Amino acid sequence: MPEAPLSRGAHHPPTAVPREQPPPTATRTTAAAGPPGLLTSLAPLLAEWLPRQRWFAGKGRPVTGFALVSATELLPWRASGGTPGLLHLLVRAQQPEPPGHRHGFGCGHRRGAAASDCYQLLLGARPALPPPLAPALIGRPSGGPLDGQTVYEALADPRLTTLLLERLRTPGRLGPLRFVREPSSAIPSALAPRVMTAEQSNSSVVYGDTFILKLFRRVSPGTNPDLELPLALARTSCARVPAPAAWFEAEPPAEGAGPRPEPFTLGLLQPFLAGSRDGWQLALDALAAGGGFTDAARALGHATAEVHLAMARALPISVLRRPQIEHLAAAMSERLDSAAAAVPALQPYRTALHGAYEDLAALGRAGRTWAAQRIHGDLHLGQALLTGGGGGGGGQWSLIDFEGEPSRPLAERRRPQPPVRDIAGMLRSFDYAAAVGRPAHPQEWADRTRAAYCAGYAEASGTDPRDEPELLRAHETDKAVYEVLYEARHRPDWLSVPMTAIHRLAATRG
Ligand SMILES: Nc1ncnc2c1ncn2[C@@H]1O[C@H](COP(=O)(O)OP(=O)(O)O)[C@@H](O)[C@H]1O
Ligand SMILES: O=P(O)(O)O[C@H]1O[C@H](CO)[C@@H](O[C@H]2O[C@H](CO)[C@@H](O)[C@H](O)[C@H]2O)[C@H](O)[C@H]1O
Repeated sequence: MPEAPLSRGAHHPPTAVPREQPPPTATRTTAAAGPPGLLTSLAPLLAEWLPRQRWFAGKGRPVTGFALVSATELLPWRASGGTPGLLHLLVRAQQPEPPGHRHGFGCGHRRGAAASDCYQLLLGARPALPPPLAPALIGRPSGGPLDGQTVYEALADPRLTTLLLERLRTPGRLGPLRFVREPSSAIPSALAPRVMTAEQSNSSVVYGDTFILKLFRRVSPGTNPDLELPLALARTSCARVPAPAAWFEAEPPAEGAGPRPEPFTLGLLQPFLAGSRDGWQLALDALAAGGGFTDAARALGHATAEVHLAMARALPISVLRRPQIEHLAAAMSERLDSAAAAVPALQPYRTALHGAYEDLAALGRAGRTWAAQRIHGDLHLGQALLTGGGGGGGGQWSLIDFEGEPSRPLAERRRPQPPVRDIAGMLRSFDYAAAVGRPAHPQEWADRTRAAYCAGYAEASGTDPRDEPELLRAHETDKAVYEVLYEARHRPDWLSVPMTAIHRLAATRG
């Protein structure tokens, strides 16, 4: 195993590295980076802790090994004195591929039927944990440079999250990590941190109700669209998206003779929209009060159109012709087959659902073309925040989380796509709200809300998504199939929500 020093800031004195210890479990480890013994001592702890995290994407499959991509000491730990240390790790978790899986994700590593996703971990290290940090415990490594320390989730420790903000305030490099700050952004120091407890695919820390730092958990080479798109939008006059204030990324080492992988986007600091409420909560509140959501939906349609128009101005656009439309339909078909292999409840609907994709391909063969552009990629009510107003059409809608669907490969998420994909996502969300909020007539509520949203979109963009029913239906079907897989993996109790839509979509081929 090659020995590599732990990356550290030039101002930190070196930490003594104990000798390599034998692996305490059978979990396989490969450490091309980091000091001897670090990964082998952490592996058994991570094998137990990682799969329990909400953001761990490989649920239901065993972790068979770990490989260290990079290890950076953001703050050195000391054997005495109680000063916490902060260790930044990029670790690949090796797992067998899920059934029906066709696309790789993560660091792009596969071995036969095995795949590995790369995760960003921030580990605190102290000799012992004070009681408020007890729930953040990961474990006590035996051997390696952290021998004798208690290792824990660093985001739970305000001293360490404060340090992260300090790093972002000061542009520069630390080992493979690069910290960047928008020159125009003023980031005060000493903003009190608090970790978000929301259901998330990543982890976020709010600083003094002024900024929010999103730490991407499953990372892959290439700029994350959640940084790329808000940055591009900030350079237009579009005020619907919080502008990036600072971010950080990693430049991983070259692997073998191949080219050096692109930098991994790791964290993004944006203004926090204090006092905002997300569309999902607002819709459920409206439903609980027996009220409609049409004014809010119309305004949200406006906001979506404005963001689409700004992205089309700021970023490359293209035209989908026959080959691209056939490819799009084939990709949707493949996703359906792959989801049906994983969730058997989809099987009886396959033929009817494929029909929606065939209708799309047939239009492409008949010479129809569609415009494609960069889009949000995973638009739903939870990604829309309303600031001010009472939810009845007042206030300002903003859109957040431009990462796209987390399970899709990054290159695919960064491709221009028909904007109707986002509209289909939001329409599906109205359906979810109606299913969860249970009004007296759920379908009528969803139909009214979707009509208002489409009308708002048409008013602001000049394009009514309902004028392209085949395109819209194919995208709604694709989204519902994605949701079936998402719910089966993350919230099995909710599976019936997208399955009801699957049933309806399969029965209503135009
Ligand atoms: N700029 C912001 N202002 C206020 N709240 C925000 C902001 N960005 C995100 N949030 C809150 O944090 C939650 C998670 O953010 P999101 O970007 O969707 O993370 P993830 O991709 O991990 O799901 C959102 O649902 C929202 O409630
Ligand atoms: O917000 P994320 O980027 O983590 O998106 C993922 O999780 C969403 C759930 O939190 C999921 O959205 C689905 O459930 C929503 C209600 O909770 C509903 O409004 C959406 O329409 C539905 O798709 C999203 O699909 C997933 O990528």
